[in-house]
Amino acid sequence: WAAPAPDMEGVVAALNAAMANGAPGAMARYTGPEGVQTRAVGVRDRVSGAAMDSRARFRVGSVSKTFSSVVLLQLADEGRVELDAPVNRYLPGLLPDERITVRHLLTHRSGLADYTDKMFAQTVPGFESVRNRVFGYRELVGLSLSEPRTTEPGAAYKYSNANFVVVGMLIEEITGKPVGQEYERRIIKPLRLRNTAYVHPDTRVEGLHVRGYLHPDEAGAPLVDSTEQTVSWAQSAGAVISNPADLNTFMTALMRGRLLSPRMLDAMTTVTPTDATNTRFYGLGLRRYDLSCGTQVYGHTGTVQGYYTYAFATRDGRRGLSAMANTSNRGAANTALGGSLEAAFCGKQPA
Ligand SMILES: C[C@@H](NC(=O)[C@@H](C)NC(=O)CCCC[C@H](NC(=O)C[NH3+])C(=O)[O-])C(=O)O
Repeated sequence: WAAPAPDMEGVVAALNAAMANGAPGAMARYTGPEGVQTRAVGVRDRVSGAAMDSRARFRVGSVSKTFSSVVLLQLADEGRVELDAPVNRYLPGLLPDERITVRHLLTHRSGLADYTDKMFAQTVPGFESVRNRVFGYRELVGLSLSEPRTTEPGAAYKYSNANFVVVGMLIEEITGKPVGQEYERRIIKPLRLRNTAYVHPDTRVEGLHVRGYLHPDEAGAPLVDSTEQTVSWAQSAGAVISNPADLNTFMTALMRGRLLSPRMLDAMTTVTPTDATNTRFYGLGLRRYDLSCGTQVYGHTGTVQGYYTYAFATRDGRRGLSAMANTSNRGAANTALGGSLEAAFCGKQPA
């Protein structure tokens, strides 16, 4: 079975739709048996007018969760952590419920509340109040525990950044090393991701990069340049910086089995539905989207102030797409950008 060629006109249409819905620019990079295709529209900097550039670096937000999951699953492969053990076995006394396991964190089924709901209830004031702050892991866990649990452990999927903050704590406790060093040693160096780094608490995006622009909640209010921030409110749940080529390399290498044992990769890609449409699923720190043409793609999305990201690959790792729009707090732009997945992986649809 030959995979359909990507519909790059359809990808460009998705990028333009993201712009029509409030993104200053957008870009996508497809990799497949026919080679690499990149497209970029609009600007990466509204002041200088510099054009969007598919080599440029940006904040990937929750795609960081897949980096964290890979490290923890490598530790499971090494026998240094058990997925069905209570988190408190490794972090005594951290959580008030011994029933919450490591696997519950990776599947967003722990019931730990997402403190960002309150933190960013008012988008710009919330962002301004944390953009230069440095949080300790335990401070963030404390914010989560100050709110009621959202489900009995294991009972339901409830997305929460707190889960991957605790995953970062587990990685540091088990390895004795900072999480950024583990990403470097276990993923970034082996895959030669030269434009990828875990950056915390430094607020800059170094090198050729995209500036991010946050839409305020007030209609018609001017965009806020949100490029510089510590991302300390997310850390191992959201502080990775990368570029399209590195995200393609990461997700395709992951699917080709270059980072985990076959057994562990199977566990990672074993999913449950996250919504009623039965086309969106979550495994262990990994999303699965079932596209209209029947193709299933695995990866993660990201939303951090000023940046929407999609980074997905087919299960055989032969095809990958990463896409980014440099805005956020504008759901229609995010949905529009997501249309690039259908165009890239399903190709030209019969009229
Ligand atoms: C959903 C996404 N999650 C992530 O990437 C994590 C790191 N980001 C968030 O939880 C959103 C934080 C608020 C963003 C802000 N929104 C507001 O402030 C809303 N009041 C914004 O849109 O920039 C994922 O897993 O795909």
